[in-house]
Amino acid sequence: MRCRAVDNHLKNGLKVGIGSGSTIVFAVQRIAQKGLDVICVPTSFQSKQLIRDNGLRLSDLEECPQLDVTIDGADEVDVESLVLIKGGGAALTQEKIVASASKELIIVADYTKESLDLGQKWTKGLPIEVIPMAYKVVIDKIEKSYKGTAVLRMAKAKAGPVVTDNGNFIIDWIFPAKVGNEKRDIKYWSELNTNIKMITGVVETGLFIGMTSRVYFGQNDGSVTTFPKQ
Ligand SMILES: O=C[C@H](O)[C@H](O)[C@H](O)COP(=O)(O)O
Repeated sequence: MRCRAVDNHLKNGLKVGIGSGSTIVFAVQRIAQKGLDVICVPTSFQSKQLIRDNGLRLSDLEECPQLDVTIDGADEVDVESLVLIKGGGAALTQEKIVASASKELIIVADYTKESLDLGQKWTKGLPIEVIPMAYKVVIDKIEKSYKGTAVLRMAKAKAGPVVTDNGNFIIDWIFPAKVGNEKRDIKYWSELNTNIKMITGVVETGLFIGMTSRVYFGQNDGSVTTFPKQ
């Protein structure tokens, strides 16, 4: 599906945002394999190295503040609203900035990320980047106002918390499951996103709303499904 996404949306001369994570690696390899002459803007340290390692042209948002397309992965995709959860790799803020500078955001993911109700597939919580000194204040406010459980993400091969490429911390908020027939549409996620972002100390949330043009899901049998349906 990474090949399909690259083949369908990228061509010579485009300015391309390059996402972060494990899935995007295959898309970047496809760009290199095809010898596409594109200018690449990274979304993380990992993404920058990926661009370099594949011999692609590296740029930044200062040089290229307007991008044609960004290609990225996701942790969960609501296929009705095309709202995404991202930030499992703590790269959400730069990813969202780069996506916001792009005309199109193309998502590549495997079938395990396909969802009809966010939080069902990605159960580790909504990633929220915060200024370090504010983390406890933000956790308390989120839990008090919106319930659920919010925790500071701890590093695996380092003592203490995960530190983002921006020098901040990540809170993972396991938000409450929806009640009955409650409709969690784009309006619901937009309002929630705005409210969380208004908490002082919050830098960005992993909710990507109204940004995605197309999602490619790789299925178990090797086939690819896309949303919105063509
Ligand atoms: O912070 C990380 C990014 O949002 C990734 O794009 C997301 O976690 C998906 O990563 P992967 O392709 O490794 O599942």
